Amino acid sequence: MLTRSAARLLSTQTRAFSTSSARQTKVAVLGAGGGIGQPLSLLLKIDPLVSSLSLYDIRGAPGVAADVSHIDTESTVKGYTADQLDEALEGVKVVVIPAGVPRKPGMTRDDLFNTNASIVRDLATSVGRVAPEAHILVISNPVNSTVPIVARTLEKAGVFDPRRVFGVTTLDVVRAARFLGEVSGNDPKNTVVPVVGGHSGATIVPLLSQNAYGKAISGEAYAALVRRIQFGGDEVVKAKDGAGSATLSMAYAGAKFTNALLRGLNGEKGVITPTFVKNNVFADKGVDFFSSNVELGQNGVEKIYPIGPLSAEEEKLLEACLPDLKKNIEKGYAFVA
Ligand SMILES: NC(=O)C1=CN([C@@H]2O[C@H](COP(=O)(O)OP(=O)(O)OC[C@H]3O[C@@H](n4cnc5c(N)ncnc54)[C@H](O)[C@@H]3O)[C@@H](O)[C@H]2O)C=CC1
Ligand SMILES: O=C([O-])CC(=O)C(=O)O
Repeated sequence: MLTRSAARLLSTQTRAFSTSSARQTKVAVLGAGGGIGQPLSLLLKIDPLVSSLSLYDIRGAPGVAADVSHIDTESTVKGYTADQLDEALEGVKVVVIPAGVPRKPGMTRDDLFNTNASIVRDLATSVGRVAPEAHILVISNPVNSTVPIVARTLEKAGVFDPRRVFGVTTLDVVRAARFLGEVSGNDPKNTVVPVVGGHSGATIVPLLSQNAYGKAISGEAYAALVRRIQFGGDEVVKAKDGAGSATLSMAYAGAKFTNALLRGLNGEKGVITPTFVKNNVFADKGVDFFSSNVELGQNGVEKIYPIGPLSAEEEKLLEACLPDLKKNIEKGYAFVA
């Protein structure tokens, strides 16, 4: 049975299908056989803005492709094995990367660096060579470091365009809306808040003061809500008890962000969402990448919005975020250098 969120996504996408004569797009998922990759492939198969789906993994992708390909939507699906990465990337416009290992209880996202850094670097090298104009959506953790790794790898290949490389932080935005909805007794569609910064612990900065219901939360309830948003990932890791981290909510968030990008690429105006991209928001503090609201358009990132007015508590959260984020970014850069 579809979750309510998935059903809403499906109905939104179906509406987009019936009202637009959009150009359609070839999308690749690298890591399609995994916990995120499988449901993400399913959700992309039902996105009418996807014309063709290219599913790659070092194991299992042809099976996932055969399964998903029976769904009665127009797009075509093909699976590729370990030695077929170049073929998988032929002609793709958007590449989503959930390849890599997930956390187990007791680990931080940074503990995944040693394994995932080289996976992401090698995949980015191939994308840079075969599909240099593709938009790359990085899900693999630690996002604060893997996105700089992708950027530097493409830079070295001479094909980096900051408008086309995105860290997917949508799950933080999804969680913030859901958790604020829960504590304030509202539908999450009315409790959307920007979440800025990065994607781990203290680098995740929810700007609750920018939503009327969020602004009304104070004291211990405020502290608990911020903590839950910052450490929502740990909640899932603990509950899964060694079986991995968020996969279903992440697939939803990944499909939601991909759909937002595709709408922008297709010329829709006013598609605005936070994402972790290279920008100048805190360049004066030596922080090259920062998630804040971005308008997505035909070239990818069209406009980066300032983070807006902050409460005193949010100023403190931001102060705690920036040094950690800077370290994570530098660690990613150093890996490629
Ligand atoms: N950005 C975010 O908000 C979130 C990120 N994640 C991250 O996403 C990543 C994937 O998580 P899961 O899907 O749960 O893990 P998983 O272990 O279930 O799946 C990962 C898949 O990647 C594949 N893979 C490994 N090396 C590869 C390579 N070189 N090329 C292609 N595929 C390769 C594996 O075969 C596997 O199928 C983890 O790093 C996790 O921390 C997870 C949740 C949220
Ligand atoms: O917590 C993890 O390791 C996975 C993740 O990034 C999240 O759920 O936000």
